[in-house]
Amino acid sequence: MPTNPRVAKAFRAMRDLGIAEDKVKPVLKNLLKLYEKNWDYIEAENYRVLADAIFDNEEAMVNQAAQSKKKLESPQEPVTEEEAQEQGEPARPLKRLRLKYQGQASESCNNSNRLAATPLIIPKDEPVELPEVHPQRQLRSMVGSTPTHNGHRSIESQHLSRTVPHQMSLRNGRMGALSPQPASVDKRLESERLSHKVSKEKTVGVQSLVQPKEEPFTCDTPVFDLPLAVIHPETSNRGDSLRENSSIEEPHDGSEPPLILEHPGGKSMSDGIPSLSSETRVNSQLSTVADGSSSQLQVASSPLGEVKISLSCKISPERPDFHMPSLDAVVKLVEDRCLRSYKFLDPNFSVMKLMKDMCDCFLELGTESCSESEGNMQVSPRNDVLESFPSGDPLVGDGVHFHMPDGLYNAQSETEVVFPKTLQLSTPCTGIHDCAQPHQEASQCNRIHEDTEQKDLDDPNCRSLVVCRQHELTPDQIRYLHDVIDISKGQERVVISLVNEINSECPPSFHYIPQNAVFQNAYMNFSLARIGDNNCCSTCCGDCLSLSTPCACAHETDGEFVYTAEGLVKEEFLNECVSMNRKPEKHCQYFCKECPLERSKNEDVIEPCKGHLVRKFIKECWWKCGCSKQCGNRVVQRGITRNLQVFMTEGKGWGLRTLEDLPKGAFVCEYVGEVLTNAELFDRVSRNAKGEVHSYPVLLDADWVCEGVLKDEEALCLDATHYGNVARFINHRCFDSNMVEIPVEVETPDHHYYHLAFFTTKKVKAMEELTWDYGIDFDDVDHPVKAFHCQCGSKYCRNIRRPSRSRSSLRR
Ligand SMILES: C[S@@+](CC[C@H](N)C(=O)[O-])C[C@H]1O[C@@H](n2cnc3c(N)ncnc32)[C@H](O)[C@@H]1O
Repeated sequence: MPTNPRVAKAFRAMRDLGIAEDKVKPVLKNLLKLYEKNWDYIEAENYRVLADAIFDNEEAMVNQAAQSKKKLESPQEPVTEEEAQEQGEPARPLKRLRLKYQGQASESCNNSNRLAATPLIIPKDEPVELPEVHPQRQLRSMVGSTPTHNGHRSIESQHLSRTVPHQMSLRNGRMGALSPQPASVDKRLESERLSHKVSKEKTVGVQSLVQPKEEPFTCDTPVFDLPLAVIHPETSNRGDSLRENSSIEEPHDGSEPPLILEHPGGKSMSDGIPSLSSETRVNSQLSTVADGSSSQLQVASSPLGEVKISLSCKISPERPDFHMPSLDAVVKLVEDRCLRSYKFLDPNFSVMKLMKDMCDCFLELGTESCSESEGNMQVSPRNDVLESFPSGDPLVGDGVHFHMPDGLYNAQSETEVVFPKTLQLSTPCTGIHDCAQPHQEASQCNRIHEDTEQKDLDDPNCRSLVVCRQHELTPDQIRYLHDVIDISKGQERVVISLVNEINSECPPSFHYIPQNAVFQNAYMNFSLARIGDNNCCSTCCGDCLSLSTPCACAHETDGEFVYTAEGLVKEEFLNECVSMNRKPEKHCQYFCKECPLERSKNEDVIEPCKGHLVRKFIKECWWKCGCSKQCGNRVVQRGITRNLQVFMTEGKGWGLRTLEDLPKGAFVCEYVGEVLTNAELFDRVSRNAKGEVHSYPVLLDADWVCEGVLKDEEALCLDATHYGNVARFINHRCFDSNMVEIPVEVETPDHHYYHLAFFTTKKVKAMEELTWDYGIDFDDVDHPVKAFHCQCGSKYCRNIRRPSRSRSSLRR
């Protein structure tokens, strides 16, 4: 047994293939000589070179024997190998072994016949430009991020099963000599075998090219290598030729310059990845799609049909603070946006837009000044602060609990409270109100994550964080702090921050609930049995909006879906809802025989019904429907997706605003609160003599018409005073409010319970306050909920002009 472990290993590997030691020895010796003892070539692919060399050696010997025999018998007539076999040549077990070892490849590849004649891989003498392969790039699967030149970063989606540089050499014919792959060697090289030496210069590049494969090659193995996906240093800029003509330009001097990558800061670097060899370029395609924005999508394809997509994002020089966001964070942001902006399965879904969004998210996450806070929790331990606190401090001693999106975070004794980037410290923080300043980039900070980075705390320049010493905070302030971060306490899909630039008022104390909850007596029948075939689309699948004939769920709205593919309420429907609010007298009103509202007042004589507007409903698909959760006819039930913020207004208390531009007809939020019977509400309101400022219940009377005489438990309303969602902060605006409330049927066709959803009535700019018309009759002094002095600022304000027109005394 050989003492050199590498030699021993080679013998073992051959033995496993059924090759006897005596056959291995001479060939291995030759190979070592040929490759100047470069074991890497020999060991690659489980000693494939060695095995092939042995097989070929064996074949050559058999051929030689056959030919000499033939020569002896009939020196004039040459005999082919096949003929020799037919004539009962001795069996060649190694040949069989080899075919098995090589699988289909050697049999089906065009050049399989070369194998027998090419036992060893002989480098050619002429100089060859080799693409230098970077292992990292080769290993990167699916998606990676590569900095490129001119401040572009590319997100690459790669569908290359693996890189096989030596196979590229097989196809282009002139690089075969550099490959240890026997299949790539031309027959004409046979005469050169064993007599050539691999020059040292060439082996330098070769080493990095050799990628041991786990399975044998097949003809299906991609021909192109990484360079296919490499964007030439100038291609992005010059794009012109690339865009018009999908072939890749050769460099002027014909050489293969390495990729020069320029960081946003202008520093150049090379990733060492060369562009395509000229042969490969001829056969490969690269096309660039640019939509006029800073993003570029490049698609490269090889002659064998493999495709690589590369997305380049331009990072403008104004964003020198760019840092690489995590791919997970990018993907998450894209997905959130998809859910919000796209309807999956939507015929208008655009991959280009998706890719562009990916770029935008990439840049957004990468350039947020403190986007590390993306991954930050806003409560962070600081041992140095802990040390300065007396342990007897009640707050410190007890620990402080902060609700975080994914549960309860126990900040415990050593806490400092760190504000998210929505807040900015303008003066030394002596109290919470100093801290609550809005941040212009608040909209970008719409997620809270849990991992904390100490460096944020240590960075005095980090404008997004405010540190308040815990011992300065009262429990109320602690609650405040927790609310300003996200008033939804992580219960919505987006963070809803709160800011107060006006005064020192704390937000009202209430429980945030993202969905309606029954207080006590309200009767809500959600039984599936009550949903008939006319009220669901059990046979649908995917997206109902894409159906040529709308399904049963569109019956409610005259056979047409209300939502557009973009998830907006269609103009016509929206306008009708707005008109109903603005001119109720022009729309159908229902007068109850015995009005539950009047009845709930518990007076001796029940007053006659003052009328209820018969409203138009949106009906969304639901659980009994067969469509997917992403169906375009499910908007309200997916919850809030827009970036909203609660803020202190001038004169109206807290209000709600949008942090992003909203198109007309966009769903903003639902009015969520406790579901009460009208009797319960009346009771609640009358017991609160002072009248609760924040209480503004809405009546769910949009369809009392079909219910005959309603029982108390069926005449429902919503009160968000104690339990509610962000809608409880929406202020009233007379007549021209930018939102309208629309009843939405989701779970039950019984319209005494439904959802009340707010949609924009016009385009709303980021930072604009969101308002709706409560429908208040400011003259109705008898109403249990006292009207406020309206400060809506509308030129149509009813509180100023006191028009004679009297809307329903009910506040919806
Ligand atoms: C549903 S709450 C809205 C949120 C409230 N501003 C707060 O601070 O919680 C309704 C209350 O807000 C105030 N409000 C709403 N719209 C108003 C307006 N146009 N003018 C003055 N006050 C208004 C009234 O006090 C009203 O009772």
